Amino acid sequence: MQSIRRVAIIGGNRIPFARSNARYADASNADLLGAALDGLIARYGLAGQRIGEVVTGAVLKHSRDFNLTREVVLGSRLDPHTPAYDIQQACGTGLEATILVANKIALGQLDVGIAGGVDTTSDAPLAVNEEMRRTLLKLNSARTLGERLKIAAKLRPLQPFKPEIPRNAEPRTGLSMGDHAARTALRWQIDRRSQDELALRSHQRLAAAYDRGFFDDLMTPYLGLTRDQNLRPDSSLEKLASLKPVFGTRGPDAEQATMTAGNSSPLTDGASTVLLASEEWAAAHHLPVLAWFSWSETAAVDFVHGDEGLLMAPAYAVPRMLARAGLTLQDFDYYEIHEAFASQVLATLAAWESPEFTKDRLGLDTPLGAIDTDRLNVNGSSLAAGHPFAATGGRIVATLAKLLAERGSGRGLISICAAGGQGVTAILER
Ligand SMILES: CC(=O)CC(=O)SCCNC(=O)CCNC(=O)[C@H](O)C(C)(C)COP(=O)(O)OP(=O)(O)OC[C@H]1O[C@@H](n2cnc3c(N)ncnc32)[C@H](O)[C@@H]1OP(=O)(O)O
Repeated sequence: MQSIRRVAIIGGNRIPFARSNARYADASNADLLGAALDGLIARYGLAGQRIGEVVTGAVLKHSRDFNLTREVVLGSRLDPHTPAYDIQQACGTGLEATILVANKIALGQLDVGIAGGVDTTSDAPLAVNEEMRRTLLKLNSARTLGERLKIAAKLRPLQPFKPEIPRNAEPRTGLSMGDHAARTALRWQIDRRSQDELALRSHQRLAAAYDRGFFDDLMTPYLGLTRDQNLRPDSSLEKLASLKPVFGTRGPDAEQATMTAGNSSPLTDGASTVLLASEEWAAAHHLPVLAWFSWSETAAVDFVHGDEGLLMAPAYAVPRMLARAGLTLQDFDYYEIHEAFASQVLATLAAWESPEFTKDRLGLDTPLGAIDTDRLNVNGSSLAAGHPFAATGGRIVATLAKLLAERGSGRGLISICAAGGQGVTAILER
């Protein structure tokens, strides 16, 4: 049996994230991912090199992009003998890709790999509806004009031309991510002011990180953007408090709705990549290591039949990971909790502090306890940067690895909630 090797995070590269239907409106997933990858290749001198594997994904993908990652690699300056493929784990995609590459490096199956993710809600795939789709497939295999006319004659007037537009909703409940999160916010009594404060902090911290040049070696400008387009350093608690709730606004609890455009992550376009390698590969290429990838854990909740919140799976994954690693929730210098919604971050923290939740749901005697929020999302997170679904994991991994490198030593926790009631979590160390 081979022995487990340490997995180094060498660095990352992303493009600035753009608001949906704005600066990147005419770019495709391949364009955005290609730009992020090109920047990584240039920064780390990877042109012409055969990389062990490149693994990325997109939540919203055209059917023509059946292996988007491979297409992007073929269009890049990497050696075309580099294997590449897509994975998909909703908003956990970028982190899941990182875990996959890291595990292969740890097992000695790869020496170097690239993980990442991309999404654009501006270029979302539009499908023809089921009636039209089946008819077109039948027409394609029809042998004679007569057969074709017979098939076409069965189409009902106009109905077949209605397209199917992807919705940001759970297929089994029909509810949007935001409406699900609004239910969780009510269940945990997450108040509006705490959500707005968290959102404001996210913008202020991201702006400060840009100002001190933190992202200079983590980002390549793209299509004229040099900073995330959603960033609003001039936002204020007063302005945030004035915004109307947009989720949980129907039904008997509508009066208690607290989630607004200000404390919810926006629809976003963007891409990110991360370079991982064995210690030996990094040394041979004279590349310093930012941090080590040490643990990961996924979890899923039953939000369909049970009463668990759709985005609460990280509340289960993290305690399991801590138990495996022999750590407590307080053993971290940084916490990177993806801000899908401010209320979702606060509900997760509340669950870890709740004696009932820890006993009834986690089967633990003592709550995980509170964290020092000065260590939480210290350079801002998705509320300010935006959230191009599959690209968020790569943004977070690269940010945390660099934070640990700047600190010189320490440990960071990553927690990402994902659609489908899933959660992807990891630990980085230095
Ligand atoms: C998918 C997974 O697997 C897991 C997950 O991560 S779940 C999360 C997935 N993501 C989502 O569900 C996306 C949710 N977000 C949305 O659907 C939309 O962004 C939204 C409905 C919340 C808002 O959309 P919108 O109305 O187009 O927003 P937008 O026009 O930018 O903002 C509305 C107003 O708020 C203001 N605003 C927004 N953020 C602000 C801030 N931080 N400070 C001050 N004002 C702000 C805007 O200026 C605007 O004001 P005006 O009307 O005066 O111009």
